[in-house]
Amino acid sequence: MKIAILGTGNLGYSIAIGILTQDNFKFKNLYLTKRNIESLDSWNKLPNVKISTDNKKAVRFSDVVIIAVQPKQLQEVLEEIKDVVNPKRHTVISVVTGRKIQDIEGVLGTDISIIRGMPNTAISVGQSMTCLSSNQKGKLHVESAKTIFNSVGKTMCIEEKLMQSATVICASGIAFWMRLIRATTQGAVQLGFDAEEAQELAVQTCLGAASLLVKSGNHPEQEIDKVTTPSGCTIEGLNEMEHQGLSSSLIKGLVTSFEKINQI
Ligand SMILES: NC(=O)C1=CN([C@@H]2O[C@H](COP(=O)(O)OP(=O)(O)OC[C@H]3O[C@@H](n4cnc5c(N)ncnc54)[C@H](O)[C@@H]3O)[C@@H](O)[C@H]2O)C=CC1
Ligand SMILES: O=C(O)[C@@H]1CCC=N1
Repeated sequence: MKIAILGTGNLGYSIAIGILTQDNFKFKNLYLTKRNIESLDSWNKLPNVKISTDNKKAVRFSDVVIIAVQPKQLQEVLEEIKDVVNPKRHTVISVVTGRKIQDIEGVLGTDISIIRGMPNTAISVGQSMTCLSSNQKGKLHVESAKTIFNSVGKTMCIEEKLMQSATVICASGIAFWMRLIRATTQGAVQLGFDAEEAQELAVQTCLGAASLLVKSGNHPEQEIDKVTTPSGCTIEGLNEMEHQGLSSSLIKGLVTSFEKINQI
């Protein structure tokens, strides 16, 4: 597989690191573009990686084209590559927030295989949750997208109308979980641990909680029931968090984030 990433910024870079460090599938070439390529200079030393500002060249050298520019930059990139995208060869995967498959078809045409993907930055450590949907032609090539994204985490195929929700839960979700971990760390420092110890305790406990759900398939409340000793300290803390609006503030934050996407 020859892969191009057009727009190697925060997310594009994370995708590139993830692809380079996974060993679940073989790729022939990784072609990375961005406006100012100085920060990617060291990547030129890798034999199967090419760096350029030339999107057309990147497309010509690839079978799978991942577009990872900001929403306001998408139209320009699509206009630039439309004459070199070949319906018989290319699969275009857009990870651009809030831009519909129909918008992309409007420039590239409906005979191009188009997949809309929503990964997150944990792709750089092989732990992305990536949601995928496609146009009619893209259905034939969704397996290629799954091969790429399953090698760097998990994938879920969803209806395109849920893509904005997936953006909030999975992509923005990384930031939301980071803030929860940071708050736990701050609490641990107040309770006597130094900062480094506090972060280790918070992160490993978070990983443990997620792993319990992954391995057991249980509902979170089943696991909570096992921890909350009657009249104990856990239920006391949990109830205080809810009195202060923990669940409510999280849900309101998710909905506010979702509403913002329609304005991007
Ligand atoms: N950062 C994240 O965690 C996530 C971002 N996204 C989406 O991914 C897209 C990229 O986001 P970020 O990486 O955060 O933005 P960014 O601004 O860090 O990266 C965009 C990159 O595109 C490059 N670029 C701009 N115009 C270009 C052009 N004409 N040709 C080639 N490269 C060009 C820029 O040089 C920059 O490196 C956005 O649509 C964002 O909504 C989606 C999921 C997660
Ligand atoms: O904040 C944003 O708009 C993008 C989409 C999801 C993560 N970053």
